[in-house]
Amino acid sequence: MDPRIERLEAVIKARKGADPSSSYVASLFAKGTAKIAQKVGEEATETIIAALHEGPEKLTSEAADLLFHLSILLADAGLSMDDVLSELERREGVSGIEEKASRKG
Ligand SMILES: N=c1c2ncn([C@@H]3O[C@H](COP(=O)(O)OP(=O)(O)OP(=O)(O)O)[C@@H](O)[C@H]3O)c2ncn1[C@@H]1O[C@H](COP(=O)(O)O)[C@@H](O)[C@H]1O
Repeated sequence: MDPRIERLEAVIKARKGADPSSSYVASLFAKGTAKIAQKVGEEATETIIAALHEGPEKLTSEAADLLFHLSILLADAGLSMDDVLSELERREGVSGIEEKASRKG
């Protein structure tokens, strides 16, 4: 795992139950899953707009906001980027077409 992701996830975990008035992450945890999910949606939309109209610098910034908020959403559910990477690893060597078929059951 990239150490930068590990450090971010450690900070996010440490903010669970912290004082919401002194921490943005703690304030999001306090507002609950629906608010965190809403932020992920907003940041995804801003990432799309940046990709289509605003250039690579803005896209990098918005993608960082998206990954940051996604990390909080995962932590809120007791999951981590490691879980997501394991899922991607599981898909390695499986074609996209096969993967789609396996999801349909
Ligand atoms: N990487 C980030 C990071 N990226 C973005 N943001 C904040 O995410 C917020 C979302 O941006 P918006 O423009 O949507 O903000 P907004 O309009 O105030 O949001 P809402 O009113 O909709 O909630 C802003 O307040 C940003 O400052 C971040 N806040 C914190 N971090 C990391 O998280 C760590 C812990 O932060 P605290 O919990 O605040 O100590 C920090 O040290 C950083 O490493």
